[in-house]
Amino acid sequence: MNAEWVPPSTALVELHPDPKARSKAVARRDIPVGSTIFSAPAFATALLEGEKGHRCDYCLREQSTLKKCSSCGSYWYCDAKCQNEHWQAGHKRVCKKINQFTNSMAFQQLEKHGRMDSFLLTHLLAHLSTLSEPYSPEVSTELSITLSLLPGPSGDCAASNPPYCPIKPPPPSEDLVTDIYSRFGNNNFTIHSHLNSIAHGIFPQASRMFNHLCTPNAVAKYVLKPGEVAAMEVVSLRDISSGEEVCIPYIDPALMQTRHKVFQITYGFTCDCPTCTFLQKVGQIPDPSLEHGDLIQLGLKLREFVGVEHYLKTGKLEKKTLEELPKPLRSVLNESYMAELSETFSKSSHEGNYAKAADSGVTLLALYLLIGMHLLEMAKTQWNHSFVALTPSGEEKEVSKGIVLQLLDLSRQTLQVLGTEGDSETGPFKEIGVLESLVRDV
Ligand SMILES: C[S@@+](CC[C@H](N)C(=O)[O-])C[C@H]1O[C@@H](n2cnc3c(N)ncnc32)[C@H](O)[C@@H]1O
Repeated sequence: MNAEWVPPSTALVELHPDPKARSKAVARRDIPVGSTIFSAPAFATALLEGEKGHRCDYCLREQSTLKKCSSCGSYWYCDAKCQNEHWQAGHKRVCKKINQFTNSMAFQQLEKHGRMDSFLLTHLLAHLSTLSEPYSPEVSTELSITLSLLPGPSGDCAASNPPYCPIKPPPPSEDLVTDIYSRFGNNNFTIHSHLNSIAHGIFPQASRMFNHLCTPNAVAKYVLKPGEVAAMEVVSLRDISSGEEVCIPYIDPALMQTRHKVFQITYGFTCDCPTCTFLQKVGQIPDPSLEHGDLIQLGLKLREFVGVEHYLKTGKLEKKTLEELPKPLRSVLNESYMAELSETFSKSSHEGNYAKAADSGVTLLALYLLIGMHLLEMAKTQWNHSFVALTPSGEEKEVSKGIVLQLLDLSRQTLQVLGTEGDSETGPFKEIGVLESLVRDV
């Protein structure tokens, strides 16, 4: 075991002891916004069920035509290179058994999340089983860091083993499987591309280093390249001072009521950031009245409190804390309110009711700004909203044109901090540019 692992001396962070989280990653020097603090390839990945057949099982890139593994018919590749790499990296151990495994009662009875874990574990064990011992220094390091990670709280993955595709030879010892799996729930990452979740991945060094903060100063992004395993980069979201802890977000900030439970059940800690402390103090968050007129009024008051219209015109925002939120507005923090707003936003844009969609989009942005929604979701909403706002006609056009350009600019500013992500050739930057020129020509 390697509980004493230290990041390489070239790394921008070092590990310091932490009374609550065992250790924490601390900046070795001042780190400017947009810097890559950490970068590493995945130790193992598994595509989400819905992405199977749309993305390469090796490099995770989206492709319009993919080659199916002719033997199992359950894995897809960009080309012979990706297929060969995946074969060598472990697919040769599971190819003949995967279909029987996924049809087995044990696998079928798993919930969606369990099935993902099961694939991820299968891929990791298959990879290890292709390597001869002693492992290379890189693999030994990754494996020993994995086994040194903090186990999740009992009741999470720690309590049981998921089934995994039987891999021979050599069969991994049950202890190894139990040890690894007990660290799954609180240490694995969701890989995203172009702002959408596409896969799960194991990145042991990142897991060992970065703690959670609800208002993080860094975030993980993923780089997908042809013929290569997906890589994670941790990027600074603002200037970080030497000696400051570098933290990333583990949860969706939209979880206003359930976050406390998620931290406890999945990660085994209590967050004492100002937002969580405030939410704990408030206790029960009132349900919003779902009556149409009341919802409109609540939305207007929220927008005024946040100053979202001013933000859309100028890009400037006077940051408000949750403590400042007037009591009668507290129901905006109820998760059902955000769900209702998001539903109205997407339903009315699908149905072509663009005025309603644009209006609920502004209220949704106000809520995101208030709760400190992570940049990716903000950018995505600004981006979707810009499509919606492009569509009104008549006298609304001039107003919405200005707002669309502002939304696109905000979206770009947000994304620029992160740089390109996921499949690199296309992506939001190019689309923003195309949309901007379209809007200017309207
Ligand atoms: C991915 S690990 C982070 C690295 C960890 N500090 C270590 O020493 O290995 C996740 C675990 O770290 C701890 N942790 C992370 N963020 C925390 C926080 N804000 N407060 C308390 N514990 C935290 C929890 O035990 C959590 O399950």
